Amino acid sequence: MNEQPLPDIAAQATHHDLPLEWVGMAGIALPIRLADAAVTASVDIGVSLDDAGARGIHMSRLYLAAQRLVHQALTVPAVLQVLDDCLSSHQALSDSATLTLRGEVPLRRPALVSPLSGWKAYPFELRARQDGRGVNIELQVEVGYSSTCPCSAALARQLIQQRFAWDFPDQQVDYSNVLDWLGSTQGIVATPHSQRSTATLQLRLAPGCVDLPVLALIDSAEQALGTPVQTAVKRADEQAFALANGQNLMFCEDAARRLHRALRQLPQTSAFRLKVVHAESLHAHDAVAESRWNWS
Ligand SMILES: Nc1nc2c(ncn2[C@@H]2O[C@H](COP(=O)(O)OP(=O)(O)OP(=O)(O)O)[C@@H](O)[C@H]2O)c(=O)[nH]1
Repeated sequence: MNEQPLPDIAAQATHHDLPLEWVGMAGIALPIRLADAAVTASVDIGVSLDDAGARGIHMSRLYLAAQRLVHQALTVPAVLQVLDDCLSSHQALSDSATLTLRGEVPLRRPALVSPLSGWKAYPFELRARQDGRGVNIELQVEVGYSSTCPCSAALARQLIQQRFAWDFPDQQVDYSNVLDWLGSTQGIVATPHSQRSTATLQLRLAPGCVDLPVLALIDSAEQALGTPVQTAVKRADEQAFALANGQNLMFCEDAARRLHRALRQLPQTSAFRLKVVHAESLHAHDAVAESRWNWS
């Protein structure tokens, strides 16, 4: 160990005399627990540098503050403690602190019919800020789902009707002939297009919220949509998925409205905004809808 005092550049004064909005570290790898799962989060942590004459902040103090979260369940009190550590270790230097964690939370999801299950990774982001006005914590998750176009479905049904009229010109039709016809690609001549879609849901947590409502948010979104993407799939599951899609035809506007209604029911949120993206298979661009409640 060096016996001499170590130069401390951060403690020097600067002639720039300019405060900085945010100074910190981005992309710290941190093993945490979220929704009962082990997650390696990527963490950004920082403070404002309000002392315009101070050369620098103390990166190591922020790094150590974030270490509190290692292997711990990510909760609101834990996040608040980190922000508090950042500010108390930067007294006279900083008035605000922010903490952002992003990663993917793995959740086991059951198949629709068969006894199988599998894992799905849901991207999440938690953004927390403490300043003179108080604390603000936002939780964002992404949910993947399938959307079948209602217009395309109606157009396909019309083609099927026309084909039926052509193939069965008589008013009197034979039951078994029609049954066979319904099971053939000659009869069901057209299918609607569907697409893998993504909902990005951003909640502002209500005061008093302790646990992060990751599971509640994902469950309520998937229930509202009715067609979340699946993990393990046997043919029986695929058939159930086809039925779910047929009974949940949706434009991006429909998906956004369903999600808006579902999020309004979540007691853990005081505001939200959401965005759905349907990566259309009809054309090479996306169909997108956004909605918000109480969000400023
Ligand atoms: N402020 C600042 N520090 C940096 C930067 N890049 C690297 N560091 C280093 O981060 C390390 C930790 O800084 P401090 O937290 O001030 O370390 P310290 O002085 O040993 O710790 P304290 O005694 O708690 O202040 C130092 O070695 C800095 O040189 C930068 O861009 N800004």
